[in-house]
Formats: sequence, structure tokens, C-alpha cells
Amino acid sequence: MDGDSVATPEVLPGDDEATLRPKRLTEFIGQERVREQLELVLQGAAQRGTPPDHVLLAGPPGLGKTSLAMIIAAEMGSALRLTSGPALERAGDLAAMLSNLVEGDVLFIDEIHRIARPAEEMLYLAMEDFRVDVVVGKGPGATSIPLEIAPFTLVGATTRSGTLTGPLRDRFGFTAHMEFYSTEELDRVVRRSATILGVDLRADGATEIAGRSRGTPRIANRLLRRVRDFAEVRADGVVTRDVARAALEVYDVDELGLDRLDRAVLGALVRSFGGGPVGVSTLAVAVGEEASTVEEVCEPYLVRAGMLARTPRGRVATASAWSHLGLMPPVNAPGLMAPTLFGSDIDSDAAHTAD
Ligand SMILES: Nc1ncnc2c1ncn2[C@@H]1O[C@H](COP(=O)(O)OP(=O)(O)OP(=O)(O)O)[C@@H](O)[C@H]1O
Repeated sequence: MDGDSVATPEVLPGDDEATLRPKRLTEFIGQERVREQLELVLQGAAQRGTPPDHVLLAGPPGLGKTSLAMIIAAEMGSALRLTSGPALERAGDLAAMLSNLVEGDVLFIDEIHRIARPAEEMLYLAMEDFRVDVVVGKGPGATSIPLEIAPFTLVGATTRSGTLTGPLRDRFGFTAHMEFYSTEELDRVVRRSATILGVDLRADGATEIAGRSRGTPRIANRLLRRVRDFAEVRADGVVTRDVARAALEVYDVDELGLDRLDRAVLGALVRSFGGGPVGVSTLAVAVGEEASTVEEVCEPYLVRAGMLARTPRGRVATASAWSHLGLMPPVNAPGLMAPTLFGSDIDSDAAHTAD
């Protein structure tokens, strides 16, 4: 998605997330399954008087992984130490962080799939035995000094759980798979946020914003702020359905939440490649974007919205994609045939081998 799109799930300047973050598990909307599982993990540990198992939060950006990590610490009554995979370039950076932990602390590593190899290897021992081996010196004279660290809980967040190494993944006692939110859940998210921000949001306005938020609370909150601006500048400050629609038209977010780049991807797939199959790199070049942006930001939602299918031979536009662009789908477009005929051809794990 282009960096300035209001429909991107990535953080943008001005998002001011702290104000709207749910602080406790009861305030956290949706993700019922994850919440129930997490509650059991936390309560079980509390009853035993031990720190909970390490937790991996996996899912697309903006679904509440950082919020959940903060909630885990809050529910445990513990302090949260924050860092990220890219910040842990050297094992020494991680060793310093680990040795400063106090018993029961929660260490949150965002983007844990981007952690450097030496730091990752140090993490194995830390997670398993609450110990790190600090290597002093270089070459044949180098010695390894074992260092005890306080029992802690690691919470890792990743948008790409498939790229985590097996040994790291295996050391998490619990993996929470975060799902996109339903429109009804996003409706609750925007109404909660409107109350906090003091926005006069009507029921039909909330539904309109929720429906265009790509299943993502971060986007829902951002759209709410943009619609509020519009309501205050061009209307009477009240967010109704018509106001929300007019505002989101200005920001190029269509009724399904697709923005310019999503439509460009679908447009290229349909018009330049006859609906596919085509590899993601080729598609990215056609729309002038990084393959990773198309793959990590556009695709998850287009697949979920039933517009794009990942097949072993590449990406394919579904009948809904053709219709959404106002075009007649060809007879072989997925979605027009009986599900059994094309279902076996669709393999989400094959996406990475398509290019
Ligand atoms: N379940 C929820 N209920 C209410 N608000 C939520 C929920 N999940 C997320 N939010 C809102 O969405 C915003 C983004 O959430 P958060 O930063 O936790 O996402 P994330 O998954 O960590 O994203 P990233 O992976 O990009 O860092 C938060 O500011 C919060 O206000």
C-alpha cells in the first residue's frame, strides 16, 4: 500500500495509538478464541505462582499484538520491557536487556522474525533455562561465562510466523493466531474509540466506517479520525453514514475498504495478465510497488475479501475481483466454478513458491 494511504495497516504519524489502546483483557474487543486461550495460560500460571509460558502473537499488522502484549503484562501485574527484532542486531544488545530483567517481567520483542541469528541463538537458552552464555574475548582465548537471568515471560510478535526458525517457534508454549476482525467487532472498536475521543458517532456512521476498515482495528481508528475531520470541517461535526461515505471518498477508500493500491493490483491482474496466474514479483513491478508490500499488506486482505486466490502457479483474480472492477468475469475465474473444481488448485502455502 502506498505510504500515505489511510487504509494501510502500518502505523502512520498521527495515529496516537496510546490513547485508544485497550488496557485490560476485558476491554479487548473480538479475538474470542485467543482471549479465552490466553486467559487460561495466565490464570494457570497465576495459580501455580510461576511466570506464564512464552507467548507468540502471530498475525497481520494492526490487529492488536502490541496491545495484547501490554495487556499480558498488565494482567500479570508485571513490568513490560519493549524491544524489536531489528533492534537486536548484536547478541550483546539482547544480553544487556535480559540481564536487566526482574523476576516476572514481560519482555516484548516485536517483529521477532527479524532478529539476528546470534541474538536468536542466545534467546533459546534464555527462554529454556533462564540463562545466557556471554562470550568474552575473541578467537582461541574466548571464554563463555554463564549468566543467570530472572525467570521472565517472552512475548514475541510476528507478521510472518512462517519465517520463524523451528527451534525458536518450538520454545513458545502458546501461539495466538490473530484473525481479521468482523465488521460487527470493528463496529464496537470504532464506537469505543469515538467515546474516548469525544466524537458524535451515529450507529449508521459506525457501521460504514467498520465496513471499510479491512478487518483491522488500527485502520478503523484512523478512518474514524479522518471522518471526524471531515465532519467538523464540512458538516456539523456529527458522523452519520452519509458523512462517513463522503469523507472516505475523499480519501480514496472504497466501500470494501480497498484503496488505490489494492485496486491497482487487482486492475493489473485482470487487465494486464488476463486474471492470472501471475507471480507476485511480476505483479508488484506492474503496479510500481515492492513485492513485500503487495505480499504482506495488500494480499492478506484481498485473499480474505475473496478477490484474489493464491495458487501453485501464481495469483489469480476471482470472479468477485472482476465484478468489483465493473468487468465481466471469464468463465474460468475462481468463484464462478463449483468450489470443488477450483478449490484443490488454491494453496495459500504455495504463495511463496509462485515466483
Ligand atoms: N481488540 C481490540 N480492541 C480495541 N482496539 C484495538 C484492538 N486491537 C487493536 N486495537 C487498536 O488498534 C491499534 C493497533 O493495535 P496494535 O498496535 O496493538 O496492533 P499490532 O498488531 O501490534 O500492530 P503491528 O504489528 O503493526 O505493530 C491500537 O492502538 C488499538 O487502539
